[in-house]
Amino acid sequence: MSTVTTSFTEVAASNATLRAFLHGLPGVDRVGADQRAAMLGTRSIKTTAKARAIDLAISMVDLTTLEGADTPGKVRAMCAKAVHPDPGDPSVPKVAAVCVYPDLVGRAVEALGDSGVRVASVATGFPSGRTSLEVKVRDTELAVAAGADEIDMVIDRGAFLSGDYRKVFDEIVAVKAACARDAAAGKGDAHLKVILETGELATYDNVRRASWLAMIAGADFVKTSTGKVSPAATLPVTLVMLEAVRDFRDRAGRMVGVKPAGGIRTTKDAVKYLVLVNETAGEDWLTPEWFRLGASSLLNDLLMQRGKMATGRYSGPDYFTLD
Ligand SMILES: O=C[C@H](O)COP(=O)(O)O
Repeated sequence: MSTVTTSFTEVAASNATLRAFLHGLPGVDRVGADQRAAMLGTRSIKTTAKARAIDLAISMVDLTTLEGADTPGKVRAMCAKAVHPDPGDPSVPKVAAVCVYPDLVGRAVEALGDSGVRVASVATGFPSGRTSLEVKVRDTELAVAAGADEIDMVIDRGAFLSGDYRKVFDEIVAVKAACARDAAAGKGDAHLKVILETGELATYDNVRRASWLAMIAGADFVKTSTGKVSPAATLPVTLVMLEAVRDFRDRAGRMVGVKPAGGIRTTKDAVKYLVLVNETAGEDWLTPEWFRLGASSLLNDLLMQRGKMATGRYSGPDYFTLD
């Protein structure tokens, strides 16, 4: 691992310097990225490796509910499932985090107690981000005050696509500052995941630029999607982001995590992402600290495949509680 620390102060000095830097990054070979992702997606893994991969994938899930109809009861049930995904089998690992709207953070914190499952909250006018910076910062502060461990913010895609990189940068810096927590709270600052909403960024070059912009501004994680826009997470887009975090570590000496989210529903898909991580960024990223799978309904499929590997048969569809 490189320990070279590069200051990005000059890069972030103005919109012009940010633009020069971001447009100076090597372009992404779209055909090459698609082919490499497709090739890695067809790689088969041995049965023993698959059993380990399923447990690893479970431990990386950000178990998500982001519906207008979410209730405290639904969040409580999801938290119980996050801690004990299969109450009949204590060997199943807990998930990494639950992800909820800001008004439900307190309920999740209460339900999870000291289980070690983290509470993530979307903020900053999720999912569109079309609100003032003041509102975005306050949204974040309230979620952090309620006990959120992680904030999943959206970038201003309109500003990004019109070339106003400095606006996007300043918003990320401001939201990161709002993630700071008073030392008296007894836990550290909330980690910041920056959602690029890659389905709206049009090109892989933009995905690479947005990843670097977020990392330079202080993102702890870069995340593909809100789950509200199609396409959401894809393998090639995640490949581009994994290359970005790998190259950023080489240049800045700091690791940034990656979270594909939206539309990941099967064990087969989850395993493809793990292969991609291993082959692109490397095994340092193969932990819940540095890689997450944001999903509302993936966990049940992982549990069903896990059960099938252990017993040779699938449990009935009503065996697991609904995600
Ligand atoms: O961040 C996670 C997504 O909102 C969940 O999307 P999904 O419902 O397609 O799994």
